[in-house]
Amino acid sequence: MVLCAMRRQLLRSGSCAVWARLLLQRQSSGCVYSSAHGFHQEEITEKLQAFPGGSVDLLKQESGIAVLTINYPSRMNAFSGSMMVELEERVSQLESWMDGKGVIVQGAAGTFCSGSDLTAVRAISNPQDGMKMCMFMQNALTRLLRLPLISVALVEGKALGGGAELTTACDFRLMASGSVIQFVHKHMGLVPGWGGAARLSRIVGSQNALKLLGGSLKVDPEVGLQIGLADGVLEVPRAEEGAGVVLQQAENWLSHYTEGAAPVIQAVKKVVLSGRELPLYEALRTEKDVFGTVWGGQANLQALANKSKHR
Ligand SMILES: CCCC(=O)SCCNC(=O)CCNC(=O)[C@H](O)C(C)(C)COP(=O)(O)OP(=O)(O)OC[C@H]1O[C@@H](n2cnc3c(N)ncnc32)[C@H](O)[C@@H]1OP(=O)(O)O
Repeated sequence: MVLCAMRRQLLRSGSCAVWARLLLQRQSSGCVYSSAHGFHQEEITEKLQAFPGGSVDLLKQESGIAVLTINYPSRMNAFSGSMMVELEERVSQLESWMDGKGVIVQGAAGTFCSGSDLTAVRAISNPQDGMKMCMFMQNALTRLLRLPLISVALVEGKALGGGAELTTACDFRLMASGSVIQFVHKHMGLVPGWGGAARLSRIVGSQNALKLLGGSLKVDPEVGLQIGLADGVLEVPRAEEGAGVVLQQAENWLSHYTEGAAPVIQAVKKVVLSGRELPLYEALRTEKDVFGTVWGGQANLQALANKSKHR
């Protein structure tokens, strides 16, 4: 309502450019769908809660790296309805984490995620409920990708269907040896609906995306690296499997990018995000605004005082 009134006023005063900027800022910080699109958060939340099971667990660490765990091992970490709601809640908690720098998304018990829980899917297989679930998950995963944190999907075992889509809602994907990412949607008579196709096309290009979706191809770490879906492969010696060894490797990998002050790391993510999502003119102006938040800041003054050299 407020935005509509502002839009009318701005259009009357001929400030279309200002309106466009406001709209873009809103898009880059928030959700894709609102009540204007027939999306009512409370209504769908209540519906999803009717399909309980599993959990989505968040561990915020002093290092500034959080671990988000999709946890429903008896169903290969498929997303129940209540887990979709928990995912959205955990993203909200990460959005307000001032000291955060990075987040690793993993599955429990050595496998990533087998998509949506087919029990829940069967119960809401009518078009209306499907649309609501789709909008809910697109909002949650878009907000996950837009966090001012550097995010990594740590893929062990299988990432299938919606699980494969979840990997694309992170900045990076690390694949453990033996793991597979597979968009099995076609075999289910579906296409991605959690935003996975849109994001996949941007990550691997539309040719590769068409191959992965059209052929429901199994992407192993080698293929993942070749097409740019994987950013690294974690080789885990058999003797060292389990007991958090892979997670530790992922944290070491991510720490190369999260070393430094939280406001600076968050600023890095923000300028890259605006470069990725906004037209150049808008991205440049956003970059200027973000630059203003770190220029003369504590980390900047410290570096100047230290007379830093970059040999
Ligand atoms: C827009 C979103 C679109 C979607 O995500 S649609 C869903 C796409 N995902 C699927 O179709 C996955 C179907 N499951 C499978 O292919 C296999 O279960 C999978 C993951 C390869 C694992 O195979 P196995 O290692 O042989 O193990 P298994 O089949 O015995 O599974 C162990 C238990 O987990 C269950 N499970 C696995 N994926 C599930 C899912 N998505 N929803 C509900 N339950 C699921 C499976 O039914 C089995 O349970 P139970 O032991 O028979 O009670």
